[in-house]
Amino acid sequence: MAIRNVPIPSRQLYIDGEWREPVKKKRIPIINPATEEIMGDIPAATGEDVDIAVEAAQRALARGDWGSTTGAQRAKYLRAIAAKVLEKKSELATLESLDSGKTLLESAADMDDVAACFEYNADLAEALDSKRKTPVNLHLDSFKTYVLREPLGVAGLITPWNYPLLMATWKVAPALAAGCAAILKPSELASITCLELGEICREIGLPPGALNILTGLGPEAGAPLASHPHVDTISFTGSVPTGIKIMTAAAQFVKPVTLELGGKSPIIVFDDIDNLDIAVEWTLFGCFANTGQVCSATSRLILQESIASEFLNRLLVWTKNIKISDPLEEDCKLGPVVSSGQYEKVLKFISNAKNEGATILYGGERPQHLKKGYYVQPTIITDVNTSMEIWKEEVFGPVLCVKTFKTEEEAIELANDSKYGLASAVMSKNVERRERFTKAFQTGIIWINCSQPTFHQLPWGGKKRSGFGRDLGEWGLEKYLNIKQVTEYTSDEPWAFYKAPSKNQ
Ligand SMILES: NC(=O)c1ccc[n+]([C@@H]2O[C@H](COP(=O)([O-])OP(=O)(O)OC[C@H]3O[C@@H](n4cnc5c(N)ncnc54)[C@H](O)[C@@H]3O)[C@@H](O)[C@H]2O)c1
Ligand SMILES: NCCCC=O
Ligand code: NA
Repeated sequence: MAIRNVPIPSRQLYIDGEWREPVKKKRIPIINPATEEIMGDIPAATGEDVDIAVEAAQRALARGDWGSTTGAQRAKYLRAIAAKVLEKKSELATLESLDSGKTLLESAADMDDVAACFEYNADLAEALDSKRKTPVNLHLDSFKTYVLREPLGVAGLITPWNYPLLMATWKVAPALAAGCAAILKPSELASITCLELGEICREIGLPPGALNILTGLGPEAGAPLASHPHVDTISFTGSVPTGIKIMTAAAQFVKPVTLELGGKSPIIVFDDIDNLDIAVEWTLFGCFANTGQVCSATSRLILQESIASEFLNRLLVWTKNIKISDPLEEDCKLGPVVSSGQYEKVLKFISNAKNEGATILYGGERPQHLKKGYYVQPTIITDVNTSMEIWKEEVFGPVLCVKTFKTEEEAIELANDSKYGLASAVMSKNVERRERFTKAFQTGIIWINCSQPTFHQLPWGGKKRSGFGRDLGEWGLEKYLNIKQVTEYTSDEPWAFYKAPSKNQ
């Protein structure tokens, strides 16, 4: 399905329903991580453009064509966006792969997920109409009360590069469903498909200012959005250091934020599993899908000692079988990492692990057959201890570290031995044991006998340093709503708290 030489569209910022050159006229090169070549460029917004976009968003909220819409009317726009994404699926998937290095198979699946997520949020927007005004019965005759669910206002959405259009959709779709006006700031490392979302919004006639898309650098475009006094909420997905900066900036205005941050998630494999190969495949998918650049990657394998040697042997056989190539090649299962910076970072983690005394069981280097591009072999590291960097820190690359355990208690202690709390996986046939682990895991997502399947109906997010708040499901929409209580005194009787003045006073 790849259109190999799909032209890279040259776009401006998408503001107020049209393409606008950034005030400072700066642009950022787009680099193809598979070839290291510059393919085009994207506009670089600054604080001046943020101000213009915020004003456009405020106007959209004040105008009837967006600010007074019902959920059912907004659902029509969301469904139209979903249909356009599917119509352009092949082109969008190719652009996503060219920009981020993601395999075409995964980019195509992402586009299906993008469309389904817009459709799902259209359902939620429709359902919101019946929940917009909820009467609350106080069992008091003198009061009539109800609760309104209203759009929160202008939503700032700041997103990462690992699933460029999908991570943006997880925020754009519910923000629009709720009736907010949104400003999306995608990652400067992969923004092409997010700009194409702007073109889709233009084509389907989304009211101007309802969604604005500002590409640019984090400190230049993201920071002024987070600290803008008229942005009412920030929904952020990205790294912990940036999340801290965003929370600090938002705190100055007591602005609500949600943070979807990193992880170092465990996968525990027990010796009671029926089929070793099935568990091996989930272990590989859990850590090497999207070239390991997944916030929820289960990058710590915690393996029952009794099956460790046999399991690792099978893991090696499967790992050697992974096709590493240009992401547009048929059957490619591992592409390059996103950038030269990410490539250097991943290799440094591997060399640090070696220097700390760990063993590189497999991989650890550039694949021999690929001379250009930011490729790293899928890597398995053993002889790891819990004080090593490789055990504690998120690599965000195809690197799995392994530890063994003897008892259940030891396994859960190792699993929870992390500052992060995004996801955990357990592979076991024993139902009671699975329930014990579900309860004991200190994370927001639990996978049982699998790792990574993600559904837009279910809440997504973590605890500890993986952040707070949830994307997806009905929980992903709530954060874009203001809950307003209305209390009406309906009695003709005086309130009688103060002593009424006498007639001649
Ligand atoms: N929990 C999740 O759902 C989830 C999903 C995907 C990625 N992630 C995490 O994202 C990280 C990788 O993504 P990344 O490298 O793009 O993260 P990042 O923090 O470097 O960048 C994320 C976004 O923040 C912007 N940004 C950077 N500095 C900023 C600032 N000072 N103010 C405002 N915005 C700023 C960037 O331009 C980008 O758009 C990993 O840690 C990964 O675990 C988490
Ligand atoms: N499967 C989607 C995971 C998103 C986070 O990186
Ligand atoms: Na890129």
